[in-house]
Amino acid sequence: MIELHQLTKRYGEKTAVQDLTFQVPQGVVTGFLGPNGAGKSTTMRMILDLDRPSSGRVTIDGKRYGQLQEPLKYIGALLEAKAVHPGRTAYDHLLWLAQSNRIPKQRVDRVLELVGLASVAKKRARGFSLGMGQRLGIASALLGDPEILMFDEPVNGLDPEGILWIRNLMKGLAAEGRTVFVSSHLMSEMALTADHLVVIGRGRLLADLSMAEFIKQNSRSAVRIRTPHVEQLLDALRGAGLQPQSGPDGTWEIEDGDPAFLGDLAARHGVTLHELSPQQASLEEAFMQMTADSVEYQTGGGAPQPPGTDIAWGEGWQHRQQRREN
Ligand SMILES: Nc1ncnc2c1ncn2[C@@H]1O[C@H](COP(=O)(O)OP(=O)(O)OP(=O)(O)O)[C@@H](O)[C@H]1O
Repeated sequence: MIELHQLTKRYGEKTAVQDLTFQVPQGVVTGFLGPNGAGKSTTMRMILDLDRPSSGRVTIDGKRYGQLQEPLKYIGALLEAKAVHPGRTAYDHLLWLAQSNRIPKQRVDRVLELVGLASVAKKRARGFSLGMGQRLGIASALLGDPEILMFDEPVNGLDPEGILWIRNLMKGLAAEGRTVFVSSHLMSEMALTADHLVVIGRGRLLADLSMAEFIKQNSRSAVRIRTPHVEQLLDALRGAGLQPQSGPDGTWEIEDGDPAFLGDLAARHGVTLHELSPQQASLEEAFMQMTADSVEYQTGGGAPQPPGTDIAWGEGWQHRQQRREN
């Protein structure tokens, strides 16, 4: 198990991780979610002793990473896919890692097979595609057959086949009883893989809960109705004990409503409907709301606006232009 206790990391004035306390449970995939710059990679680096905490502590099975003998047998990690010497073959890279942790040579062939790289084992890493590099990184993580696996944004830049492969791999590893800790900035991705969620924003813990609980708390459903006979509709709805809320674009919404019941109710009151549609708030929306105050680089609100509108793209160029004209 990975345990973090009041873990904090400061880089000069910048606090990248602040007072993080949580545990990563065994036997499930835990999604480590946060917008860009939230502190996910910094936290993962501290777990692996690649960065020293400013305060607090993090332990793996009760020990600091540095205290683990042959650490690859406890924890395997994919942090940067291309952290391989470009002149080395996949086989040699893994063999070198195996020897440093007294892992038997046969395990190199086994993991190359597991990740589908056996046929390119003797190729130099410089010729590898992003997907192959990612698979080699995963082979390194699996090399010591560790109980704990950690992946930093493993699906970034992969094609759909590669993404599906990684998803299934993570689920399979957790099903074997391992601890799988995976970071992402996409809720939609985590919804498909994670059983548990740890959400951070600006280095702070925002949520630590099961995926099922997150879905229950955040998947609001409603039925949207549009009608030319608004007053009659509202009377009918209120008469049935419902509380319609005004929705976008002249529509009305009934939280947790049943479309069949609402359609029948409207028909009984002779109300014509132009729309009767179930609405489901996406988990991505819920995640964006949760982290809205923590986004490090925010656009000036919504979609990019063309130059000349009120959104401040940076006004320096206008001042410089004016100075030139005067
Ligand atoms: N070596 C460093 N020196 C100074 N600041 C750093 C350093 N490493 C990270 N930071 C800052 O700490 C914050 C957290 O960065 P980190 O890379 O951990 O975030 P992240 O959640 O992994 O983001 P992303 O999804 O963009 O990779 C950011 O503001 C980043 O600029």
